[in-house]
Amino acid sequence: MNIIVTKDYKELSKKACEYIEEQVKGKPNSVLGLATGSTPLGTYQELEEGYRSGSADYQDVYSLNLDEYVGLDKIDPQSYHFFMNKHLFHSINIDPDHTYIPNGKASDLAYECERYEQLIEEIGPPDLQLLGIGQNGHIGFNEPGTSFDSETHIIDLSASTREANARFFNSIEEVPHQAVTMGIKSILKSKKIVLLASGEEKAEAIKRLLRGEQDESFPASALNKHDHVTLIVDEPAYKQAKL
Ligand SMILES: O=P(O)(O)OC[C@H]1O[C@](O)(CO)[C@@H](O)[C@@H]1O
Repeated sequence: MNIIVTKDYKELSKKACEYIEEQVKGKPNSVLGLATGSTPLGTYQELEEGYRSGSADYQDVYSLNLDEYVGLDKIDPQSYHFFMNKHLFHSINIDPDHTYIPNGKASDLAYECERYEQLIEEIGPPDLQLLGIGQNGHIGFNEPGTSFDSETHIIDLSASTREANARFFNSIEEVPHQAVTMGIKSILKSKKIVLLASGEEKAEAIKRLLRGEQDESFPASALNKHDHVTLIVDEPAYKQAKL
């Protein structure tokens, strides 16, 4: 694993932006695997600024998002569709028809999972997959215990994930109990992976990841199986790993 330690979140976001821009400049029709959550917000802001100043062009880019809450409509402000439109897609010149996110409102969710996995085969796999990490080591919405062989599936969200994500909702009761997520195997199909971790609350997870184990009780440890992972981590998230 290639590790880049940055002074702070701002520098982390700039580094992640540089990686994505390099990818898109080198291959204008790149497939980007994209993530939600707080961590990539700074990266998306940098991408927007880069696009406005002409440093990258997204007209031929495709994107595949990791996950979506079950039961939320695409126009629901808490949905990941809404998040991506608001924080990235509306700010750059990506073709909306080239952006893919699982449909959490599909009437047949099992079929939706199959359809999305098929899409990953047809459009992807991503040339570059951006990832965040949960405090319990989740990647995408793959909770501890998820098989490393999993493809896109429905996951029951853990109490800790629902609590952590309640900050985006009016109350914890509103946080969905399930999500559609790319599986660990689906994520590992990506050619390159860039994992972002910022802040002290991620320090334990980063320390465990860097022990190098591969253990299904800690989903992010599957990344230790992949040959092209870059971890971009700020000092507060990295400091435990140094001890
Ligand atoms: O970046 P955050 O908000 O800490 O979230 C970490 C992870 O949790 C999720 O938001 C899901 O709970 C992921 O999408 C993200 O990678």
